[in-house]
Amino acid sequence: MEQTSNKSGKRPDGHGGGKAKQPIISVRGLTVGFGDKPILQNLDLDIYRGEVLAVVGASGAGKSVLTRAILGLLPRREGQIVAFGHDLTEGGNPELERRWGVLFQQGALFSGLTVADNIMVPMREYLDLPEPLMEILATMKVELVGLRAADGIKYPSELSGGMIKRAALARALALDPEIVFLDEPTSGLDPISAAAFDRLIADLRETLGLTVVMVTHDLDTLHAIVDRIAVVGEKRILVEGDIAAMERFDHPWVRDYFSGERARAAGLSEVSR
Ligand SMILES: Nc1ncnc2c1ncn2[C@@H]1O[C@H](COP(=O)(O)OP(=O)(O)OP(=O)(O)O)[C@@H](O)[C@H]1O
Repeated sequence: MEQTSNKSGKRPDGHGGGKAKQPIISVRGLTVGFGDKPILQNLDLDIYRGEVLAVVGASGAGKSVLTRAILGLLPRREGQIVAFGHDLTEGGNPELERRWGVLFQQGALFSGLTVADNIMVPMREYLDLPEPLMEILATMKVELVGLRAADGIKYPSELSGGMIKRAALARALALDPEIVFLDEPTSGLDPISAAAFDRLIADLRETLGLTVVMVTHDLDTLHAIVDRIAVVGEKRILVEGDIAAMERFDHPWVRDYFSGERARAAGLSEVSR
C-alpha cells in the first residue's frame, strides 16, 4: 500500500517525528470473498483516534464489504482485526460493539418507531436504565444532531431526507461510541443539506473527540472535513493520504476521480465555503 503524508504534512501514524500514534482499529491481511470470488485480498488498514477517514473507491470495489467485515457483520477468510486493543474473533464482541456506532446507507430507521424510540433501540439492547432516563438521553441525542426535541416523537415518514440522516446519526451515537462508521452519509441530500451534515460531523468530532470512518463518493465532503482518504481498489488499499497525495498518485481511477472535472469543481467550491 502506498502511504503518503496528510494535510498537516505529518503521516497519520506519526512516523517522521514525534511519538507514534496507536491505531484504534488495525486491519492486517484481510481477505473476504463470496463463493470463489475474492472481494478483498490481504488488505491492511489503520484507523487513528480522532481522525475523519474516508474510504473511497469505484462502485463495487468493496468499500461496504470492508466496513462490514471490520464490524464483524461479514465473515473473513483470513486476516486479523484488532479493535481497541482486542483481537476480534469471528462473531464479534458485545462489549466492543458498544464502542462503535453505525449509520447505514438510507438511515435504516425502523419505520414503525418514533425517532426517540429508534434511538432507544440500542439503549434497550445494551444498557439497563429506567425508561424515563432513556427518554431524557434520547432527547439529548436528538438535540445533539441539530434536530428539535419535538422531532423525537415523529415517525421517519414525517422527516425530510436530511432529518432522517440526523436521526440515524443520533441512533448511531446512542451509546456514546468512540468511533462511528457512516455509509454514504450525504448521498441523496441536496448540496446545502449535505454541507450542513458535513459541518455536523466535523462539530461532533471536535466536541466529542469522535473518530469517524465514512464510505463516501462525495468530493465536497472529502475537501471539507476529511483528514485522510483510503482508496479501495484491486482488492486492497491502493493508496492512503490527503487530497494532495491522491492528486499525485498515478493510477487511472485515482487520477480520474481526484483530478477530473468534478474534482476540480469540488476543489473550487471548497475555496468558496
Ligand atoms: N452478501 C454478498 N454476497 C455476494 N456478493 C456480495 C455481497 N455483498 C457484496 N457483494 C459483492 O462484493 C462486491 C463489493 O461490494 P460493495 O458493496 O462492498 O461495493 P462498494 O465499493 O461499497 O460499492 P458502491 O460504491 O456501489 O456501494 C460487489 O461485487 C458485490 O456484488
